[in-house]
Amino acid sequence: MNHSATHFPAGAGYAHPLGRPAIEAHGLGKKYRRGWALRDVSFRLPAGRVCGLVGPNGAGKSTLMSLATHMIRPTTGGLRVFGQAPGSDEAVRRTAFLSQEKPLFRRFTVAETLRLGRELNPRWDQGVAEGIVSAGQVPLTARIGTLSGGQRTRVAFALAFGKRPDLLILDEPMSDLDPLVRRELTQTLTAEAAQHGTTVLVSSHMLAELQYICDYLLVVANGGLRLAGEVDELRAAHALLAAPDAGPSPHLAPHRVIESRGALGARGDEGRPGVLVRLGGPLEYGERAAPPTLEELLLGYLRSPDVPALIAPSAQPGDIHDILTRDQPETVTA
Ligand SMILES: Nc1ncnc2c1ncn2[C@@H]1O[C@H](COP(=O)(O)OP(=O)(O)OP(=O)(O)O)[C@@H](O)[C@H]1O
Repeated sequence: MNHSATHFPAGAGYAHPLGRPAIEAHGLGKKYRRGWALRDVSFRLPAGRVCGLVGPNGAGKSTLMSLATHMIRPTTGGLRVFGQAPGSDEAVRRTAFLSQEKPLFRRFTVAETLRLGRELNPRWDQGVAEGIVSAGQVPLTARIGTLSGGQRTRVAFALAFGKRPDLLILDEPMSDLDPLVRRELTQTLTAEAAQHGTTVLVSSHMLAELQYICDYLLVVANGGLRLAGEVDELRAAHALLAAPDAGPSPHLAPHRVIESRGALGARGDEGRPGVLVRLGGPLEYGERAAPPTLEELLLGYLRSPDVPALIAPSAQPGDIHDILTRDQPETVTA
């Protein structure tokens, strides 16, 4: 992790302490039979953020979410949810998880599904849950097994939001939704999060959409953390420089090149041409330099897996000794 040489412009950083983080991971690793899915991952996600979790297929995103929701146990290291172990009563009560499979009872009606949500969750908000279902004209009397994939996703959303969680974890929630429903549920997500201060961790491959939702970012690749921090602090730590006409340019010297992008569209995407750099010193934005969009930043890092990771100040975890001490089993005395 090479963040010490990176130039974070004044105002883009984030002073600790931030209060209790929603998620804090230290040396987190998960090894399956086939090998490591996640290795030595350490970060903090401050409470109240909407955080995009981005990475290629098989990068370890679902594994990280399953660890945070206690579906699986770590092989190394550990993590805390609002300072508690993921399986603890408090963490379970405060967290809602919408997995890719969206498991629902097929024989239950929509109304029965919501009733189950109400009975299992002390903070249940029936109005929010019913509002999400009725906005999609999904009949309360319909059985889950008769619904379309998108309608089932809507019911799963209603269950997750109705729980009124402090931490909402969504694993590629929008992938089977049409564009209009995606937009509607995205608005519901951001409005609910803003109103209640909910922390959201949402994995997605839809980079362009993420920039309208997220103010925080975790990027993983090959089981490792590549980029973490506030969207604004990460964007401010980079610049997209107009491509030099020929050969290496001295004005690149203090900076680290993430990628050089050719003419518009030449690589099959819509980003601007130029050289994406991580700033190694102050830079005047002018005609020849601009901050990258979130999408340009993400594409640059996804296409350049060998660039050292960048963990911005706000995403650096607290004292490792502190957490590991808390991870020790309690000593029981007779
Ligand atoms: N239960 C499992 N047993 C064995 N290997 C697994 C298991 N779950 C995940 N893996 C492996 O761990 C790695 C990370 O998988 P993971 O599902 O976390 O990736 P992901 O980033 O969510 O991918 P995608 O974007 O395709 O959903 C992959 O190589 C995957 O094959």
